Amino acid sequence: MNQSFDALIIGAGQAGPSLAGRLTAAGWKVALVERKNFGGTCVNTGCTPTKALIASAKAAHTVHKAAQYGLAPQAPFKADLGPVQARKDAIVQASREGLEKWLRHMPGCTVVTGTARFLSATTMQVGNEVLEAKHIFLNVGGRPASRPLPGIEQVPYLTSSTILALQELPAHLIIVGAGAVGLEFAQMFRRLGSEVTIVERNPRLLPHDDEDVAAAVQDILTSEGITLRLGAECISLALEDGQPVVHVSCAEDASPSRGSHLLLAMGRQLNTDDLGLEKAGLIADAHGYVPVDDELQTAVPGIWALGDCNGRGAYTHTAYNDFEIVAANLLDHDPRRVSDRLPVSAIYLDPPFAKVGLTEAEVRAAGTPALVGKRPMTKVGRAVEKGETLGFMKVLVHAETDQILGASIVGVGGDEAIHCIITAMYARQTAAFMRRNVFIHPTVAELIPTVFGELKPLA
Ligand SMILES: Cc1cc2nc3c(=O)[nH]c(=O)nc-3n(C[C@H](O)[C@H](O)[C@H](O)COP(=O)(O)OP(=O)(O)OC[C@H]3O[C@@H](n4cnc5c(N)ncnc54)[C@H](O)[C@@H]3O)c2cc1C
Ligand SMILES: NC(=O)c1ccc[n+]([C@@H]2O[C@H](COP(=O)([O-])OP(=O)(O)OC[C@H]3O[C@@H](n4cnc5c(N)ncnc54)[C@H](O)[C@@H]3O)[C@@H](O)[C@H]2O)c1
Repeated sequence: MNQSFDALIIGAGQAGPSLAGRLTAAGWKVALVERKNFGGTCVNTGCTPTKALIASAKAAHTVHKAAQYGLAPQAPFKADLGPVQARKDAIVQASREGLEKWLRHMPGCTVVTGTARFLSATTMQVGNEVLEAKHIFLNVGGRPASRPLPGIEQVPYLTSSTILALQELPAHLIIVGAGAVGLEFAQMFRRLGSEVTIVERNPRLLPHDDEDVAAAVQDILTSEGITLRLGAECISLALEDGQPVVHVSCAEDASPSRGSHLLLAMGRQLNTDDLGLEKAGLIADAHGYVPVDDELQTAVPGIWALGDCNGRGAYTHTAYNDFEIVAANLLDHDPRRVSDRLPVSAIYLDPPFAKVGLTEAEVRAAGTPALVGKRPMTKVGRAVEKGETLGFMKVLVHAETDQILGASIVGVGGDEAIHCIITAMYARQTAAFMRRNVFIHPTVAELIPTVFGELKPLA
């Protein structure tokens, strides 16, 4: 059956549903196609479930540390994973169902279930239906990547998606890959009671971030008894006595890591591989991204790509901002651009690592005359009171213009406190401006004006 619409939106992830809301409110006739779970990765297998599990892990950790707070020491325990997963599942389900209900009741929006594939630049097939529109918005996201590690076909392994269904706590979880996924699951499972080993091919953590950041994150992990095997070359997998084994070196004497469960956390594969892009005249790049311009239009007029699949961001906030950019340009005559966006992100360790703008290494590499301010969390009153003094905050400022170039906070509350710096940077404000802010005592953020008052030349 053929149906015509003003717009097809492929994927109910972090951009598609909101775009459907704006387009239908403007009178467009929209079809939104989703093949699996409403809310996509973030709601079902990404942000929401992991942050819910991290909250349980934090509670377990606080119980473990009772004696540090002057409370009766608690005997070591392992969490019962079933109820922990059930709590998480309830949060995910509420979010997914709320979104689906909203879309199904949205006037002007037809929800179609199935996988959409291009037949031409203006038509897509979903099952037996052919949907036609002059505007097509791809919001297809990605899935855990499977890498061709030697031995992978012999070893059962978990991904960031399948681990969310695990009902029994792993005795020893080995994680290959120390990106955001690997780090967040490592601390979460360690706190719930598993032994955890991370195997990473890079010689240090977070190679795109500053060395002091990587060292602080490493301290957080090792202080909780997580084993790190960095610089692991020639990673290969095997099954020995029914247990997964990760060989970390080609050298014969390097001892392998043996565990009860294996999580592969080595990045994402984009869902652009089964879209039939070529039928629309589109070509994905070598990573599977659909190239877009600053307004998120692809090389084919009438087709846009939003969210993870365009390679311009890998976060929920970037996917949502993609929706805002497309809606602003199409409906509001507001020329918003991807290049207006500041790079911001957080890794939800406890304490978290949050950042905005340039790293110190990037500032140095650019040869920008700069000032740096840095304060350890041991000198942040609120952190001391909370008994959470790992990490630091660091800000970078242009030495001539006084403009803020970037900031990193590894420390308690850093994921929230960073936002005053983000806002100041969007307002193109200066260190002098930051110094005049009076923040609430006692907070972590209250020391941010102080850090901007202690700037020194970047040696
Ligand atoms: C474990 C984990 C934790 C994360 N934590 C965070 C976090 O804390 N903060 C953060 O900002 N980001 C986080 N992310 C990243 C975040 O989840 C993604 O950046 C975000 O979900 C991308 O949104 P999207 O809309 O581009 O795609 P997705 O959310 O992946 O949605 C794409 C949708 O398209 C559907 N689809 C795909 N192909 C088709 C097709 N051909 N036809 C029909 N439907 C199709 C899919 O089923 C899916 O529902 C995390 C990711 C993971 C894996
Ligand atoms: N807090 C957050 O915002 C958050 C949390 C989790 C995930 N995410 C997003 O999800 C996506 C996926 O995260 P991820 O951690 O899986 O990917 P990643 O790309 O960040 O990290 C993958 C890690 O695996 C290693 N690796 C890759 N291939 C390998 C190989 N063949 N052998 C050995 N090691 C290998 C890499 O060196 C890297 O350290 C990212 O875009 C990330 O930003 C975000």
